[in-house]
Amino acid sequence: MGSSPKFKPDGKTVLITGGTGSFGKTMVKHLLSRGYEEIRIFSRDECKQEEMRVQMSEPRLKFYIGDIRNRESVDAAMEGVDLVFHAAALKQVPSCEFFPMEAVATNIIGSNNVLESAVKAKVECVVCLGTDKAVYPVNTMGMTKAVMEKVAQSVARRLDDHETRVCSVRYGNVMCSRGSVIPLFVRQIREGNPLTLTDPEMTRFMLPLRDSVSLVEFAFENAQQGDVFIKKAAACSLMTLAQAMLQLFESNSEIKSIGERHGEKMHEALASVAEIRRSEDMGDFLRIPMDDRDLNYSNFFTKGQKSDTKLQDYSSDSTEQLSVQQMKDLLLSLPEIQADLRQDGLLV
Ligand SMILES: O=c1ccn([C@@H]2O[C@H](COP(=O)(O)OP(=O)(O)O[C@H]3O[C@H](CO)[C@H](O)[C@H](O)[C@H]3O)[C@@H](O)[C@H]2O)c(=O)[nH]1
Repeated sequence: MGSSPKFKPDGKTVLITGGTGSFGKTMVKHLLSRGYEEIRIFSRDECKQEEMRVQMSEPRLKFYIGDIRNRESVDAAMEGVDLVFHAAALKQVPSCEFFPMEAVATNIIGSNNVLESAVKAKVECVVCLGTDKAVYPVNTMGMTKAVMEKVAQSVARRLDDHETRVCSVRYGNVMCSRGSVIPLFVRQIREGNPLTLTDPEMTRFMLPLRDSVSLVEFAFENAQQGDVFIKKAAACSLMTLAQAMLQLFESNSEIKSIGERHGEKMHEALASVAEIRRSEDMGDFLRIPMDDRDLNYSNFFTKGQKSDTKLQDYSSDSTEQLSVQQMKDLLLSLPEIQADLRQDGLLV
């Protein structure tokens, strides 16, 4: 399989499922600046679409109400599309624990709808957005996202290179995304309440929104059938994050331990050791090719597997750990935090 040609945006139509979220909005701005002809936002919530329509006021943006659980609504938005970024998902860990079948319906069956619809419409490339929680998954969100990757690869396996290219990306915690811990800490600091820490030793890969966009872009420009891409990333402990936030916002709020929530892990992994073994180092990114053997394992048996005992999982406690100062610098580089600090008179 040769590498794919670089994608030319002129005259191309992109569909973003779940397009009104943090990723969708950032991706849309980026795609507009790159000169795409049409960007379709597909999502369930008409209010969020209306907000985005007014805020962006951009004729190249088209809005489609629908639900990825409903194949017909996906098909209607897919006609004439060249590129799909599949971001629609149920992604809150605790809520997926309480409503696992809802996660199955959206993250697995809905993803399959998007993939099958894209193949039928002869889309050039589909990138499925995944998570580190899909590696050695312990919670429903991670498990259903892991199955989404498997579904994507099962579709990829039956396609030739000149048909729709199907790939996935995994990323860690997107900093400042809606409902995540950083905006929660900002609110707690502003209200003078203690910062609620689940476990100070817990670690997470911390990824600015801009990096999630560059990872997706790298994936569709470089993907071969069934690939999974990750971006190399640093991580930090929750205590480091909390201290960095308190220092940046010049706050004396206390730190209160609240214990792990349902389905949480102490540390996350972006790739397992088995995946690292067959991965390709592409600078800032790792490409993990799919296992493209068929079910006739005996044909492959004599080849065996090479093993390297020095390799290990790519995990949030074994990667580079950010210090409090490094975390402050990273936070300060985020437009969301800059806006918060400005609002609080801490940044001019
Ligand atoms: O009050 C809180 C809430 C969270 N945390 C901790 O902060 C870290 C981040 O928590 P988030 O809720 O921000 O994120 P999660 O790790 O639970 O999951 C998030 O990251 C995932 C990727 O790994 C997905 O993107 C998912 O949608 C998103 O919710 C976790 O270690 C969590 O234990 C606290 O310390 N206190």
